[in-house]
Amino acid sequence: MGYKIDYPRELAVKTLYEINHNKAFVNIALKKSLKDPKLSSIDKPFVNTLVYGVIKHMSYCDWVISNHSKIKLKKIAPMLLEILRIGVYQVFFLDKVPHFAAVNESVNLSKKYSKGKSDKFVNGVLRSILRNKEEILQHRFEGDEKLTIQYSAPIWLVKMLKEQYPIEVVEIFFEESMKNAPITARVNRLKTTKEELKKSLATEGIGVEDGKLRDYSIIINQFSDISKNPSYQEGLFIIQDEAAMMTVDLLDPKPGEKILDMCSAPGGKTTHIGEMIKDTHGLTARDIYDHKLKLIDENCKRLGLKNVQIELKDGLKFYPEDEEKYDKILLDAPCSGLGILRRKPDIKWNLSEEGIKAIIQIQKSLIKNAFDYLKPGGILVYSTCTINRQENEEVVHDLIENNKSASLLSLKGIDESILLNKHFVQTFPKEGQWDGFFMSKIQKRT
Ligand SMILES: C[S@@+](CC[C@H](N)C(=O)[O-])C[C@H]1O[C@@H](n2cnc3c(N)ncnc32)[C@H](O)[C@@H]1O
Repeated sequence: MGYKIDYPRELAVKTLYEINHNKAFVNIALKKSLKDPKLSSIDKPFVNTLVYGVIKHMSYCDWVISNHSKIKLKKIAPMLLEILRIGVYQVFFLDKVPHFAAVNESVNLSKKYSKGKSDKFVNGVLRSILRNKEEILQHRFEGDEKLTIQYSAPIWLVKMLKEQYPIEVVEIFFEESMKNAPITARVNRLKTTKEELKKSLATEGIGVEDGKLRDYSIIINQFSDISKNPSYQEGLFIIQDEAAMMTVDLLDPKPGEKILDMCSAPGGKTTHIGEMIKDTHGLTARDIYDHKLKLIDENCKRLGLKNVQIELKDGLKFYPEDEEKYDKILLDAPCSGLGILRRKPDIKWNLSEEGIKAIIQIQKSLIKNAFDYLKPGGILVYSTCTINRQENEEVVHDLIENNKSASLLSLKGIDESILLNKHFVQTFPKEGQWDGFFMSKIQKRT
């Protein structure tokens, strides 16, 4: 072999092949790749950037490739396509990678992973793209293409959201979803204060600024793994989006109440509830996956919560012993996750219209059971991290229409800019700020 393969890029291509060709989950495939002993810790962020970058900008990369390839995209061998994609991604989105390196490394990879003259093909396509880079960048996308190519959104998703929101809202949503999300953290007020935490983080060399939506949140200006830091290990904070934090404020849990967090892993909101009730008894956290219960347990332990009852229970099953048992219930339902595309861009490729229909049925069953578990006078907060109105308002309305004792509460004291109307909070992903979250509050009449 008269050429040397760059290992991080090779690993990125193999990971993308697993994801796009063998339908592996990004987080699982990437986690496995990043554990590769041959990968140095300095190179891990690069592999991460390449994999997530290609997934985020996949339609744009494919558009560029298809305009410079004599072979139709569908006819290009899957591994070769991933090799071309990482080449294009580096050329258009990574300022620090010299163009020659991006091209040469892709050509070398094609020599290793493909037969025949594929290295010449890759070289030809990428060099043609380089020659025309300025012209490509000048291209102005119009109409749906702006969303489906520039922002790499699936057409069915664009159509679905256009039926639900004005086009300007949909455009801003997809534009914002392409940006990087901030790392926000909730101060664990059981152990520290915001000012004390800021001092601890400063001594660890980490800069922070105050959160925008909650006065107990901070934005961390650090993009490497923070979980080894002493302040993290001591449980002084938990990484959590600010809109997610708001959900628990809406529930307003109090010591002495019986509280159920029905779909609770990994425990971001459970630990917030635990903190607000000062770790008194009465909080139960459930999830359907055993391995996820461990994450709740770990988070509780790290944050110093000793009294959360963690249970493996399926929210879709009705447990008669739980009927009218709880004062407050949080149903943070499994959902399409459209509000967190910045953090998990693969969501847009894994979702389908049929998949969303199935999720809606699950949400309707979960909310029905949750409501039955409320004491008369009890409060249910239904939340999701999506902006899909069918999973949000429609699920809530379905409950209200089928339950005479359910009443939708007006949300008071909330900034109007994040209210869809007086009954529903809907945040949209916002640069440097929160994710897309939906929240509503329902009471069981006495
Ligand atoms: C949006 S996440 C919850 C996030 C959590 N509230 C937090 O703040 O960390 C939804 C959770 O619902 C769980 N889930 C899905 N189907 C369920 C079911 N039938 N019963 C209980 N939990 C379920 C998933 O495993 C997932 O952990």
